[in-house]
Amino acid sequence: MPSILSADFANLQREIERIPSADALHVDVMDLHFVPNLTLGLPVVKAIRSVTAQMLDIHLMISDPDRWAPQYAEAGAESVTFHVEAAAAPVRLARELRERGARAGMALKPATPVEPYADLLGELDMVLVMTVEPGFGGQSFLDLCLPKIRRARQLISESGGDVWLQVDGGVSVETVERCVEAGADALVAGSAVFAADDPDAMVTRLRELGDAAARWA
Ligand SMILES: O=C(CO)[C@@H](O)[C@H](O)COP(=O)(O)O
Repeated sequence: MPSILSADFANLQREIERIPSADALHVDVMDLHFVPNLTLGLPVVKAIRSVTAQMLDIHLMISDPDRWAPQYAEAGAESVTFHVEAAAAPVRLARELRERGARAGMALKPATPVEPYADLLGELDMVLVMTVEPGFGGQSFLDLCLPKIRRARQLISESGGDVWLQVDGGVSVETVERCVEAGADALVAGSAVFAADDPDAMVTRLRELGDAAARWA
């Protein structure tokens, strides 16, 4: 007789397998402190790691990432993103993540500018520009973040580094082209995919729209 927890993870594994076109599983960790919502934490991420070989892209919406983020890297996440607004020592933290074998990502809330962090780009593998206030899926895309995506792309190009530029929040068939035209090369889509009749086909559609926009950008 399986426990409820193991039954849930069997379900999760099926959900992951249902969307084979996705390049990574983006996991939102929320602590009811940095954001007004609570999702899951390290034990669940370890359990997710145990049921899938897919790239785990962990987005930490938590206070004190300096303390917790390295443990997500140790748990086997390929990418760990912390919010710079919450990090006490972002350079040290990015180095710790890389030392543990994870890509180091730095996230910016909609009102956080990217310019003050330009000198950190050499320490990073990804910048995440949030296009909704972090905390909930299903919100409307904030157009006002587009100039920041453009500016982040410009700073990344000037830095000469291989830094991914991820956009997260309200990404859909209506907004994906604007994100890519502004310079995004990694896209997170939640409700657009999970509310679709065919989630895997939606991932393919979003990728096609993004690829076409990148060709014209
Ligand atoms: O981190 C967040 C929200 O805090 C995002 O990952 C959203 O959860 C994505 O969901 P949609 O905006 O695509 O529904």
